[in-house]
Amino acid sequence: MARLLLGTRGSALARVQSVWVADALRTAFPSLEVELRIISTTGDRVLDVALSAVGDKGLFVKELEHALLASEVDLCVHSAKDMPTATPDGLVLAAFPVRVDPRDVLVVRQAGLGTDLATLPAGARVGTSSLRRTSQVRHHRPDLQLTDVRGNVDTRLRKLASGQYDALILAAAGLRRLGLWDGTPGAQIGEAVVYPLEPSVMLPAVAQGILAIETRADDEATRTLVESLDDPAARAAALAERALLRRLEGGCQIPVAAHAVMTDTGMHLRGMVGTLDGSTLVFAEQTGDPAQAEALGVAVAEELLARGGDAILTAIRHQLEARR
Ligand SMILES: NCc1[nH]cc(CCC(=O)O)c1CC(=O)O
Repeated sequence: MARLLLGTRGSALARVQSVWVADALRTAFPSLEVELRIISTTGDRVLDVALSAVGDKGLFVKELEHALLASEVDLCVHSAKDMPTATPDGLVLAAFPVRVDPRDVLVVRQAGLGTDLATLPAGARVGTSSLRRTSQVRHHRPDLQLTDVRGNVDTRLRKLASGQYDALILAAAGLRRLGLWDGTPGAQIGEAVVYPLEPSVMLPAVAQGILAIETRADDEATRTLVESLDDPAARAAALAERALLRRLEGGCQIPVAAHAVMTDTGMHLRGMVGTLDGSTLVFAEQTGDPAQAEALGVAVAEELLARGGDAILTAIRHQLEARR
């Protein structure tokens, strides 16, 4: 059988995700050979600049897509939450494998510093660079000191341990995939302690915890192999959440969150738009047909805009433009 070249970023998280995909493909097709190719991305090279200041959500993705379009690799594995909502011509998101924990987690430097946003000490220093996270943290706890933190998960945890922050907010999925957290509330990473944040308090990023496997649209052979890893529930959630983001024309630059879950009556999608200072968070939610996931995402986005999200986004765009 064929040999596939799998393109990935070089970070530890990107590599475990890619190894997981390669193993899943080899399990499904025992005679298939899959080889990893590490591709360095602009996002990895500008780690000293806040991601929201760099602006472009496609930072981690573009170089991988170039390699794919140039046939240097046959498939790429991405964190779906890092992907722009537009896929380049000639490429296709061929599979969204089973979602892992979509929540964020609070990682406190040591036991006794609190177990959720409400119990962090007054004025605690919290490291996060995401506008979505800062908007929601400021809403619940305007007294906290929010500071940018860049770098991969290991770097962030090292900065926490060294005392630069009292707490971090990270994606549960990253910690789980790196084998740093088993999902138990209160589990430790060295001295640090991990507590999940419920979506009712911290609505997750669009497609958080979902991988996207990208192939060339005209490479039927690779597409067919990769499609075997697709999970219908993860795909429906990714499509709904990404359609919501696309309708809001979001990116890293605006505080937007969305979380879709399957229920007995269909797919339930909750979305949020917040102000940068967290003074206002607008929410909307609807249940719809998972087969019409993108329509559901657009409908919830329209409701967010109508409920005040439009004014919030206009004001943020002006603020961010003035800062440039
Ligand atoms: N922004 C970087 C990024 N992209 C994907 C993940 C975690 C894995 C995932 O959400 O699938 C992370 C780290 C984090 O936000 O803590």
